[in-house]
Amino acid sequence: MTVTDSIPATQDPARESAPLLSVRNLVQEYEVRGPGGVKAGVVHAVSDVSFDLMPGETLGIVGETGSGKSTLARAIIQVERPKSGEVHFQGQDLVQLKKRELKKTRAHMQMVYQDPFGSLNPRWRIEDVVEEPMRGHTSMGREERSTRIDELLDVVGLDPRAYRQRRPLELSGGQAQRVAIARAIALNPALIICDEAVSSLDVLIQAQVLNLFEKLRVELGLSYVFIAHDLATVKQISDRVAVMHLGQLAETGPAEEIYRAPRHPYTRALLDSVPLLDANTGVARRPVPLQGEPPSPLDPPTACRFHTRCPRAQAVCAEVKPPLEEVAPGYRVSCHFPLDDPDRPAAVDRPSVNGKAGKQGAAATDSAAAPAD
Ligand SMILES: Nc1ncnc2c1ncn2[C@@H]1O[C@H](COP(=O)(O)OP(=O)(O)OP(=O)(O)O)[C@@H](O)[C@H]1O
Repeated sequence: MTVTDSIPATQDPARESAPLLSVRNLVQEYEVRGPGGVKAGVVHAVSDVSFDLMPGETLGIVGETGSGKSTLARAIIQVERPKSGEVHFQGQDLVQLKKRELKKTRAHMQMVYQDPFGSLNPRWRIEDVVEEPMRGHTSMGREERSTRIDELLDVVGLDPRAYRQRRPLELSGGQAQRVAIARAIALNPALIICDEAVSSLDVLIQAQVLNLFEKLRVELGLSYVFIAHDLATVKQISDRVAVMHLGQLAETGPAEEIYRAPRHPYTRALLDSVPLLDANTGVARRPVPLQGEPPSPLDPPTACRFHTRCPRAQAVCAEVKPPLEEVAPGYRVSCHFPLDDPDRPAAVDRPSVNGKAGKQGAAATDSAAAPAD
């Protein structure tokens, strides 16, 4: 079943090989004010983030709480204007667009949030919720909109006859998220940014909604930026993954490679901190908690922001910011001492997060002191 093209498709075949979304040097900071409105500091929420998203691709974004994932999403979609940087979407830099021009691009770029009830007006019927974007963005007549509501509910797996007249609070979490998704795809967007879109759902419902996202990707040619703190969820849905640490990208690459053999010590520690199945052995690993508290984004460590917690850190890590460098086709790492042998046997040379580096980290082995915190 497909959604009919009552609205012109947004993807131009000539652009198929160009990125749909190019984020360049994006920076977002928040001023924090103390008593009397005196400036107390600046939260460095997103610092110099760059990446591309290709048409039809799903990019997962993971990282600890407070690493800047939601801020990044808001800055991409421009619900909050970034401090600096560029967000090229379908050939336009959204940062440069005026409010009215931006409204038009919003039709092609939608967001799905964690709490579906928070994004659906409780007083409206489901049909009104789904219809609203069509009223604001198209010249579709009443009948056409009504047909489209049926199509959209159908495509997200809700029987229109049973759901059109209901109100959000009469729905389960999974049903409400399906309505939010129907609304998000109403204008045939090219991109959906999902911010913890399945995190509030039961595991079984999560799986169903993830399947729905995948179905829509195939049928509608959608691309996703899929933000979640849950590593297993991101692994399941993503083609590529970007790992965020304290407002910066630690590494980006194919999902399968990042989960099998991450190059950045932060990603390794993050993966080790949850009971995922070991990709090499198929056995569930015992989780090793990530050592130390994340540093404050009000005063992030100099250069590599992970160096205060990194088992491989050396003097240079506190002095020179490692560039996000391509170490393999499509794989970029921001680390002076990356884990550089992706086919290594995991048990032999994986550096531990609370002690010395393992065998293959020759450069780091001797000086890799346990972090102070
Ligand atoms: N409006 C704001 N004013 C001040 N600080 C903010 C604001 N929004 C976010 N922050 C701060 O920016 C940093 C990044 O927050 P953000 O919510 O983007 O992280 P996150 O990775 O999405 O976290 P989580 O997984 O918990 O949602 C945090 O330190 C947060 O406290």
